[in-house]
Amino acid sequence: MSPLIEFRGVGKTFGSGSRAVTALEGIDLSVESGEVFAVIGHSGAGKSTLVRLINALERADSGTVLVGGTDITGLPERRLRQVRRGIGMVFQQFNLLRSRTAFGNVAYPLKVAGWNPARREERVAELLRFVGLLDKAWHYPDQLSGGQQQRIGIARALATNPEILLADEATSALDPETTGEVLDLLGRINTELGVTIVVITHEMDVVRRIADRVAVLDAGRLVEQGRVADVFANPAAETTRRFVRTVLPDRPSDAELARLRARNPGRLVTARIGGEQRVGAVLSAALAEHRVRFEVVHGGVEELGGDAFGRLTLELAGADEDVDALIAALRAVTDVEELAA
Ligand SMILES: Nc1ncnc2c1ncn2[C@@H]1O[C@H](COP(=O)(O)OP(=O)(O)OP(=O)(O)O)[C@@H](O)[C@H]1O
Repeated sequence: MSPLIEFRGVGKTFGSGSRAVTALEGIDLSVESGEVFAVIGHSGAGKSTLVRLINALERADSGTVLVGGTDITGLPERRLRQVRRGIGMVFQQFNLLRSRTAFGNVAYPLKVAGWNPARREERVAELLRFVGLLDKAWHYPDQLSGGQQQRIGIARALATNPEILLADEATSALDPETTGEVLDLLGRINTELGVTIVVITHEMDVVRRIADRVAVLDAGRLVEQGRVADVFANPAAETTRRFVRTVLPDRPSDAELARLRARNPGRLVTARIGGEQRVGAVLSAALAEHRVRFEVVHGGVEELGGDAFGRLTLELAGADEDVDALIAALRAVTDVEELAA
């Protein structure tokens, strides 16, 4: 089956001459039908440009963008409108019409698409029920919380039954609890309605909570893409490693290490937990064999796609050769860093 969205060697430069800014360069990616695909990058990495290429609000300078197998790079405006009809969009600042009620906002795209009032009303009620805001139908945006406004924005984006939903920093203006609610809603849209979702974000926590696969953008280039669990277990690019560190327990910082040193006289090692290896099993076997005592002094694990990921820092106490043997046993299954004394 061909991908629902595909970029082949896509480049986009704004301006020309000495003012030229290369927003994207040599982008190859594919989004499969039915998945939640995240694009993560820092500010200015090119995320918004990438989204705008999917719904053809920008045109690529080089390469091709395919949506549903159709090359959209050279399509005339009339055909592009057709493609855009199959794509819903959710924005960071919700972009609701302030002069219309929740009902009016959700009904708007249906009106534009020529639905008659009776069908419109039925569809809006169905959507408001789906996002849990049927009781707020006659409220204006200013009478709704940020999370409620975003749920209305999502209902509006879904009104005409798009196959693809683009969410550009859809939770960046929300507090953590509301972010969770909106991500849960996006998850339901994917699993219950079968909508393919592309999430643009600068937060690795969003990727962790919702995405099947992730692409990492750095200064206009794709530096990594893969299944979220694989990328978390083995981030290849330095940018990705920094993103992963923002959500998974890491080795202690220098200040934390200084405090640990003051309290723990034994040798300190940090072991990576993640993927296939079973650190706990190796640890228990090695502890039985080598006379070493241990204490977990820092770090932790997080669950992701059914696996545990993180880093644990252990204080190991015993004869040097026993501790060395235990570290060697651990190194056979995972990355282990001994923290300098
Ligand atoms: N219309 C434009 N004209 C000129 N430069 C632009 C234009 N749009 C984007 N750029 C530049 O392209 C680069 C990528 O911008 P883009 O908005 O895609 O990044 P982003 O990752 O979405 O950043 P942010 O998270 O801050 O929105 C930036 O250097 C930006 O200044």
